[in-house]
Amino acid sequence: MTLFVNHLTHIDASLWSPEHGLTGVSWHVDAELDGELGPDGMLFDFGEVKPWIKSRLDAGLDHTLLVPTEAAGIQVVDCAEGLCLCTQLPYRMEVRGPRQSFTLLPWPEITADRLAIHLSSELSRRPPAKVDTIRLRLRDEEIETAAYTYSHGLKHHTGNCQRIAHGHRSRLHIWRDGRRDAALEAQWAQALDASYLIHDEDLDTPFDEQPLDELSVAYQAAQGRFSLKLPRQRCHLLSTPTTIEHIAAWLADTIARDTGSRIRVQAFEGIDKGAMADAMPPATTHDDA
Ligand SMILES: Nc1nc2c(c(=O)[nH]1)N=C([C@H](O)[C@H](O)COP(=O)(O)OP(=O)(O)OP(=O)(O)O)CN2
Repeated sequence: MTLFVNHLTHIDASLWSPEHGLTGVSWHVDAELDGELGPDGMLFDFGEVKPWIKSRLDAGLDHTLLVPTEAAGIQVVDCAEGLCLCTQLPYRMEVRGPRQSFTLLPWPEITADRLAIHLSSELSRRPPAKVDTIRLRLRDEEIETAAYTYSHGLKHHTGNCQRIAHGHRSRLHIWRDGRRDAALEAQWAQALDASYLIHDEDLDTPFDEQPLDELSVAYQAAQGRFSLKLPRQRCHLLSTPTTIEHIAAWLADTIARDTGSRIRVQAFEGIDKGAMADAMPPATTHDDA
């Protein structure tokens, strides 16, 4: 007998790719379980399947930086913070943090399909009673309109969002003067894609003392000390924590100012959640008119 659960949970993480650099992922997780029925006529109670699998994914790779250690230019060493990752291609990046904030995989690149096979094998090693095999499928949300990926860290978060490099793949909806504007959505999704969002308070030195081509952030969070350096051109700087509420407000204010229009932004954080913000263009004084 096979039991299936679609949309069992989501996985949100940052992914290092030797081709694209630091990107964000948000995957739907579907599960199939093979086994024998128990006397209650169930293979495994649905109410138990979800927490059984979700708890193991949440305690594992969810909200970590996924690192293909066999990719060119990758170096991972022990350090005072836990692990230090240095990359060379397609750009130099250094991330330091507790071991639990990294998922190291001895592969040249990490794909959803290969990760699904790996996770299925891991979960099938010690399956629940009556279950012989567990198969997972990881899949992107189908997004027909604009989408982008980003990474960030929320140092005050009590959970795994405090990790300096975790990410998401998100829809972006923008209304200009009350009408959806596909061109603005495409423009901003492209501007934000594969970026790292920084709260300027987390810069390890004042902005004007940072190197011209790189930004460096560092903070102490509940799980430990984190730091990250990457090219400035991959970063966007906010004057607030990079929660989705502040991201939505930052986008709405910026786009309203740039376009001179009334703007509404629906910014998603991964799959099916996020924040909405409205903004008006700055008032024009009489002599500007
Ligand atoms: N109000 C807000 N809450 C949270 C925010 C936020 O911006 N505003 N952000 C986070 C973290 O960024 C975190 O990465 C969100 O993680 P996610 O996995 O999407 O959320 P959950 O773990 O709660 O959802 P599951 O899909 O059930 O794993 C946290 N909170």
